[in-house]
Amino acid sequence: MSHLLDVEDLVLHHRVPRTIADRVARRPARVVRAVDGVSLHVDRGELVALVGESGSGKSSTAQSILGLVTPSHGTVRIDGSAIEGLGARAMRPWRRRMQMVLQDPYGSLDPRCTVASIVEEPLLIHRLGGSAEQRRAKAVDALERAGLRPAETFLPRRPRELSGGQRQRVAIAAGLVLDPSLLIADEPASMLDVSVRAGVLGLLRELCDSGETGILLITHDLATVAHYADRLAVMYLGRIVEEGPTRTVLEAPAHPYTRALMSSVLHPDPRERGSRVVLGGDVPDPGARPDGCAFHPRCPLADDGCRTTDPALGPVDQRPAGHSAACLRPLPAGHTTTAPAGRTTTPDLAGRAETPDPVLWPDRRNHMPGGTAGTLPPADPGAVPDPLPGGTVMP
Ligand SMILES: Nc1ncnc2c1ncn2[C@@H]1O[C@H](COP(=O)(O)OP(=O)(O)OP(=O)(O)O)[C@@H](O)[C@H]1O
Repeated sequence: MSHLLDVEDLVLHHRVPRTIADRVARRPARVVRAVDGVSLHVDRGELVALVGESGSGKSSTAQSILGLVTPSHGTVRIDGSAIEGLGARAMRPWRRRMQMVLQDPYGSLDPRCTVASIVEEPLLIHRLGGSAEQRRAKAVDALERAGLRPAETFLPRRPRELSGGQRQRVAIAAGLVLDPSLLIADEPASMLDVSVRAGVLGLLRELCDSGETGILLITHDLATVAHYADRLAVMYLGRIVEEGPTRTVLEAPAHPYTRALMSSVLHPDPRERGSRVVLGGDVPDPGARPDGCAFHPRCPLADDGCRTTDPALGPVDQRPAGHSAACLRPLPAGHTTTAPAGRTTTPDLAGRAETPDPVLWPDRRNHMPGGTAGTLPPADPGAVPDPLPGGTVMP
């Protein structure tokens, strides 16, 4: 059976126009490889998280899937039908089935409009919903599904009369009113308070659990996804470097980049914070991708092979199935390491000050067992783990 969303070898290259300085120096136009061969799938009832630092290509992937930009290469299928490169008219029915929820509940809602007109607008754009009464009934239903109850009390309000969480729920309701099969949520909770964030993410989880909707959740924040996503795809410099069931990836991350991302999450237990690996530097310029493994300039495990060989995504282990990583030396699934003593602090990968997340942390069902955070693997996967000293800084 075909997947709800099936993306195969998606590539999006931007050609950056030459500046006057480039012309004077006779430099050729630069090509930014924002998405560089991404394959992923989402099924109905499934929440898949695409995780990575700023600039890794997450939003470009989403825009290519939605047809907001034309990918340079690759296939995007919805329920088995290829939709990439369709013109605006041909794309229209597919747009209805794929809705996007954006990061900014303040900027994405027109402050002059009422909640009723915001949620009914997609029906008017797509010429759906029938009479005014029928449209109103659909808006009420969508608001209730988005957790705004009783919906009638929200209809006449304007965005400024709502809290941040309520605004994001209105944005979600405006997506739901068209009954989409696929929701792409780009950092839907990152601008919300911690307590409100859990509510919005819980709502997305409930929508998936209803079985009809699949969600691709885009985030830089691994802690956000730990309790909500069925599967994780970790993105670095335009490519997926690790993917698998959330629990498997978090319990036994195989790629050093995934381990560094996990390490950037502040652990609530101070005794378990010592082994954090600070990921130094920024994501390299996608216009100048390093040779070999693109992560090697920041990877403390890189050897000569990593500088010359570009590893493909491959199975980490036979058990459990579906866990892949693009590393020459992935750790086998089930590998655990112990945390060394020590303490260091670091901003998270979005550059903000680190803040414990009391809402997301207490339930650690899907999180790694204590002691794995930030511990890097031994060079030889078969050898006894030799954790790095606390506060190791990746170059
Ligand atoms: N229109 C464009 N022209 C040139 N480069 C672009 C364009 N759009 C994106 N890029 C570059 O592509 C890379 C990936 O950008 P993208 O916004 O997809 O990353 P991201 O992971 O979503 O980051 P963020 O979380 O900050 O949105 C970045 O280096 C960005 O500068």
